[in-house]
Amino acid sequence: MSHTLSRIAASQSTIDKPVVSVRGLVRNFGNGNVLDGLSLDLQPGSFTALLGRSGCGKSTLLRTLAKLDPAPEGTVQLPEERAVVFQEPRLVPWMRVLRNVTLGLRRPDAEARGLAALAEVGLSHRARAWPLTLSGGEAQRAALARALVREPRLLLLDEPFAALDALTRMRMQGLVETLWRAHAPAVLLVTHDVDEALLLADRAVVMADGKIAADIPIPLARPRRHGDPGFIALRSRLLAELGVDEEHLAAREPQRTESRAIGVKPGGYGLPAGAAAAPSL
Ligand SMILES: Nc1ncnc2c1ncn2[C@@H]1O[C@H](COP(=O)(O)OP(=O)(O)OP(=O)(O)O)[C@@H](O)[C@H]1O
Repeated sequence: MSHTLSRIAASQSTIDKPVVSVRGLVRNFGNGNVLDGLSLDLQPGSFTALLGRSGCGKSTLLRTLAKLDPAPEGTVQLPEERAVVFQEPRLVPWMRVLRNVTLGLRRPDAEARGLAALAEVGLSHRARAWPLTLSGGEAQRAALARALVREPRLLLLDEPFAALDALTRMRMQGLVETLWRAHAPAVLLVTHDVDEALLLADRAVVMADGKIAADIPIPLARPRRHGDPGFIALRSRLLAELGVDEEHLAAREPQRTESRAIGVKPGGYGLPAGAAAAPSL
């Protein structure tokens, strides 16, 4: 999208009624408020990345928006048509792929829709396969097809690429962007990867202290490139918002001169404590 078109889309979206509107969310698991008066609006068709330090409450917010958690304190307005994709594909192993995709879909054309969704994610040839015979990337594409077939107005993605190898992750990012452009749901993507946020989203929100601490528009033309000056400037800004020292990151991972992932998990950049940092590409 050109800068002009991005601006038109951005100004258009500000006058639309939000598809998601939450106000004053409070959630407590017995050890302080994880959500502490959080408010957030999402515009129809927008793509928002949700970032923040490990344990700051991103998944809790996402589960709340998916209505997978009990209703929290505060007000939540959501569309009926919602779908979630998690880090793990969560396919039912004793149902074939197509059946997984159409599960719970009560429409006479469910099978045709399921097949169309599988075609969109490039998985037509695996429609009759058992989930356990799929590769990690194929299983995640099946999970995307299962989300897509519901024609969601809100698509919630909780680190959907985190468990995939680097090449598959790049392909999946491209696929998600294509599907978003074709179907225009509002997308909320939880990610630990600043570059992923900048490649895909038109807005980044950063959570801290149970609230949205920063709300940063990403008015970059698409397709986006890591080396573009606007991309680099926004990366620095986002890393600063996340409290990540870019120089420290570059020194620690010299092979990753573009500091692709963010240091928000304890002990490593998106890695468990004690694990050695590894390049994501
Ligand atoms: N069901 C639960 N019971 C008790 N504590 C919980 C529960 N779910 C989340 N928490 C706690 O709430 C906090 C926020 O967790 P959440 O998973 O939302 O964080 P996150 O930002 O998604 O983390 P990460 O980036 O590491 O995935 C954490 O301290 C977590 O231990």
